[in-house]
Amino acid sequence: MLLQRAYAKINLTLDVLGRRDDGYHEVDMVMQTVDLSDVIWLEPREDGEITMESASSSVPVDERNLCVQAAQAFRRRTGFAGGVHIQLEKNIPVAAGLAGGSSDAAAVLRGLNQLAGAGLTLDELADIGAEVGSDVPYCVYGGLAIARGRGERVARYPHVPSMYAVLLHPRLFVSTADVYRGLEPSDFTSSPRSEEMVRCLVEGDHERAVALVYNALERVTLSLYPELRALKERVTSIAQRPVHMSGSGPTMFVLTPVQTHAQRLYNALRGIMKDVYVCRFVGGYHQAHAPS
Ligand SMILES: C[C@](O)(CO)[C@H](O)COP(=O)(O)OP(=O)(O)OC[C@H]1O[C@@H](n2ccc(N)nc2=O)[C@H](O)[C@@H]1O
Ligand SMILES: Nc1ncnc2c1ncn2[C@@H]1O[C@H](COP(=O)(O)OP(=O)(O)OP(=O)(O)O)[C@@H](O)[C@H]1O
Repeated sequence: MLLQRAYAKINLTLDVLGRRDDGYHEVDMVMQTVDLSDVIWLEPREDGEITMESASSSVPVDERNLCVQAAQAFRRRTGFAGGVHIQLEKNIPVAAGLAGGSSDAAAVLRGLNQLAGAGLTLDELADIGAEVGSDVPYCVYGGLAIARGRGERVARYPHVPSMYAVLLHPRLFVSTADVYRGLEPSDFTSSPRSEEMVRCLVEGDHERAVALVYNALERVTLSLYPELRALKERVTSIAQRPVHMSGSGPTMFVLTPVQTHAQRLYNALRGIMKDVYVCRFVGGYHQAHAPS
């Protein structure tokens, strides 16, 4: 039995450059792994089947699950014919903008690489991951990175910013496709702020980094769900800090470099919401077989 952790990500910047002919959008975004994680166990199966189970009722356990899709893609691309049983402990909220499903898929790719003794590099696993979803290549690596293209072109930075994120998950299902569809030409930009964000993080200029946080999808999600706009205003007045959305939402986050401040924010926000998490920024994987 092999264990892999699948970490959540937040988007520190998310700029959209435009709509592409294939229906996807050209994005430019700073991604950061946080220490909220699902747990995945992989067990070889003698009969060559791919099966899975999860105690969570909010994810399917058949081919619709990104874990199963990742295992299928791995077998297709490597010729590995072995079976596997996947057990998923779901801790990351589903369809939340935290890339939970993508991270699970990436964890399955890393795990199967070990189980099959295939010896693929992280770059090769990321390439397989692109078949499963736009966020999967980034999730294969994790850590601090800029993702471009439709998300699959990943530039990694070895720095781990000393920062905490307080995450709030309003119990609401948001469709990523609907949110991208709601973008208007005025949401597009030709000057993304990702490199400046990374520079601030690497130089330790936390206040400037916090001020630079931006997500072009936020306008769409907040207009599709007016109750989220009201919640954001309430959280902003409690936190007395900027509140931002991750991915296509609805998860929001508040950043602080000070752990005790993060804990105080958690205590204050737990008063109005159930699903609040204090997370630390964490680094990514450097080799296909071991975390940093
Ligand atoms: C919102 C983000 O999470 C930010 O990190 C990602 O851009 C979304 O990544 P994801 O969930 O892995 O996305 P996919 O599963 O590949 O695509 C879901 C849907 O989102 C839309 N989509 C996604 C990525 C992208 N660059 N442009 C898009 O328009 C497409 O309609 C697509 O059908
Ligand atoms: N292992 C999985 N975990 C979570 N959702 C999954 C999984 N497999 C498939 N799904 C489906 O994928 C959809 C999106 O789930 P996910 O939690 O990855 O969204 P997300 O956090 O918004 O991702 P992203 O930030 O990449 O857009 C849901 O409809 C869910 O049913």
